[in-house]
Amino acid sequence: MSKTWADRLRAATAARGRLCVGIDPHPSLLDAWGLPRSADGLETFAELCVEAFVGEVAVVKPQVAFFEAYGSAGYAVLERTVSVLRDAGTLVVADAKRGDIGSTMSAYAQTWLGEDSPLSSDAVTVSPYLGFDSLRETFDLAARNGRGVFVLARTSNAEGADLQTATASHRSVAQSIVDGAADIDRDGRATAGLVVGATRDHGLDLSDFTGPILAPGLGAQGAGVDDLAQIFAGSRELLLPNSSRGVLAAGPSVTALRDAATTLRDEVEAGLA
Ligand SMILES: O=C(O)c1cc(=O)[nH]c(=O)n1[C@@H]1O[C@H](COP(=O)(O)O)[C@@H](O)[C@H]1O
Repeated sequence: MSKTWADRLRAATAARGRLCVGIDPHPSLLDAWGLPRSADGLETFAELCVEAFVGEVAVVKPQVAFFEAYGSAGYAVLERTVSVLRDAGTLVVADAKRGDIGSTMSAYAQTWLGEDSPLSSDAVTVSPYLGFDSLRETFDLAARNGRGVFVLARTSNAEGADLQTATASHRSVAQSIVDGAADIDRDGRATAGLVVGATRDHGLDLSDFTGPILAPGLGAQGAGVDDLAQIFAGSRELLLPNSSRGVLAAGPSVTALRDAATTLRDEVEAGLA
């Protein structure tokens, strides 16, 4: 039987910290790195990131949007990036934010979490907007394959508030996602993770939730390392604070990228100690 996602995440973060670095090849970053806005530029960008981050951080999150912007050539770069990272022992969260009716979600699940898919990753981000239960088969496949699923609960952007804090069945929409994920994780496998932005107090009751939390917003979106311990008090063990542009701004030098990632990684660990 394959190891659970909880086992793999605990081992990786114990060795290389909890920071999750994003590979977000924004067109403006390609410009800043002196690379063309093309699939070739994308490939060089991703290769420099891989060289800088492998062995230094536990988790890397490629933002699929910036790869698919280049069509099939972009997807080919993403496939290579994911497999090189995973072969090197770095956990990959594919930031694909998929969400659909259950039968279609199964196809997305096979794409991102299936053993034989060219895009097979360790975890994927999903949107629960079609109902938490539409993700059921995605959780099942993830559990079978020792992978994880990060469900958007309370996102880092201000625009999410109206929808996510709206009340439905006597609790906020975001809290209903937390409660649904907590139910799935009672088996200890940590299959269902949450996305909770680090940019503000989330207002959620996380006391019943034991799975991993992806917390984007460090750096470019204004969240600071010093606030993590307070915002996520009680949920620190599998907390994965994320920064993309905040680290990538140090490129294209591999040494500078690595220094930016390891410095932030160490700050995160100190802040969460
Ligand atoms: O799922 C995500 O990763 C995500 C959720 C969220 O609430 N906010 C958020 O910023 N993200 C992603 O996290 C990354 C943040 O990038 P930076 O703002 O450059 O650090 C982007 O790829 C976003 O798409």
